[in-house]
Amino acid sequence: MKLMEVLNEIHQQVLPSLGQGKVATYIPALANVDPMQFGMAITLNDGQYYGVGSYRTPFSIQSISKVFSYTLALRTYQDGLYKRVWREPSGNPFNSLVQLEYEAGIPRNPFINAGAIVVCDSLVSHFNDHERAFNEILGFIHQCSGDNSITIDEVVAKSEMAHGFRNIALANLMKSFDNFDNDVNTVLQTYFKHCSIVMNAQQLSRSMLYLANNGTDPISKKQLINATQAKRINSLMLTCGHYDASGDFAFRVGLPGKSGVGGGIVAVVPGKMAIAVYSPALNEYGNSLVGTKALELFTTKTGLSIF
Ligand SMILES: NC(=O)CC[C@H](N)C(=O)O
Repeated sequence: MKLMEVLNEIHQQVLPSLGQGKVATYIPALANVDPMQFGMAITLNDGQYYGVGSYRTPFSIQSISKVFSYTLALRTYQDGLYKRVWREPSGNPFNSLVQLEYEAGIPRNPFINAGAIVVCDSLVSHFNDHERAFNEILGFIHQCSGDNSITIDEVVAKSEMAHGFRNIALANLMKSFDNFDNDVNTVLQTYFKHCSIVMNAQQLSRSMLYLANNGTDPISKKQLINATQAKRINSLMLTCGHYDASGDFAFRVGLPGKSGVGGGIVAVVPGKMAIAVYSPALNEYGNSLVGTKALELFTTKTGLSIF
């Protein structure tokens, strides 16, 4: 079946489910997004892409940014990073505090908030400055996407900063366990800013091709990370990319994937393509409800799951 036909079929099949789920409201700037939107894009290794629905509508990438910051930190610190952020599924919500208390301030993985905040702390240390750390993450996204126009939504960044009570608590808890080098508020600025980056589904699918190709972007031919690092990031996306619904996502979709509370999900088909879905209404775990359905339909129709 042709990919464009697959996308059109998926679009038709998910329409009745639009309206289920709820947009994130704990970040007030995200609360006014239209929940009825749906877009999906696929980019192949040669750069050819297919899109349906709102695939060119920009949205807040939120936790999807954690894939990029983790890639940069892994490249910088290699195995040294595992002392500070582990690689196990947490089985807890993305902003949970409890596990961090009884596991001595070492977050389970880099895709829950605590883990991504530690990753940002490590980048602030490496680049000696929080603005520079953010600019390096953004610059890395420009490289992965081949698109230098990508930037942040300042309104969302400010809204996150003003309502980031849990993230502030997570950072302080880690600081109390000595798993934090820099000033908490400074690091959180880098964290909130990278969550507030805006992309559309087509740009996002394009930017994940390095993970489908052992760490080398197949279009620019640049090696961004090595094959082992790419394997590890994909494995973590499969086991931890959807927080306490990671098992359910792997069960239903069967691809490495990462979600964000802005309603985006990216998924990687090793060796072939990357896919991004956008639909802002979330399920109870904070993952796009219709986005997950759409990806489940995709692997069911094409047989392109990794299993
Ligand atoms: N799951 C998410 O996308 C959460 C990211 C969001 N910026 C937060 O810190 O809460």
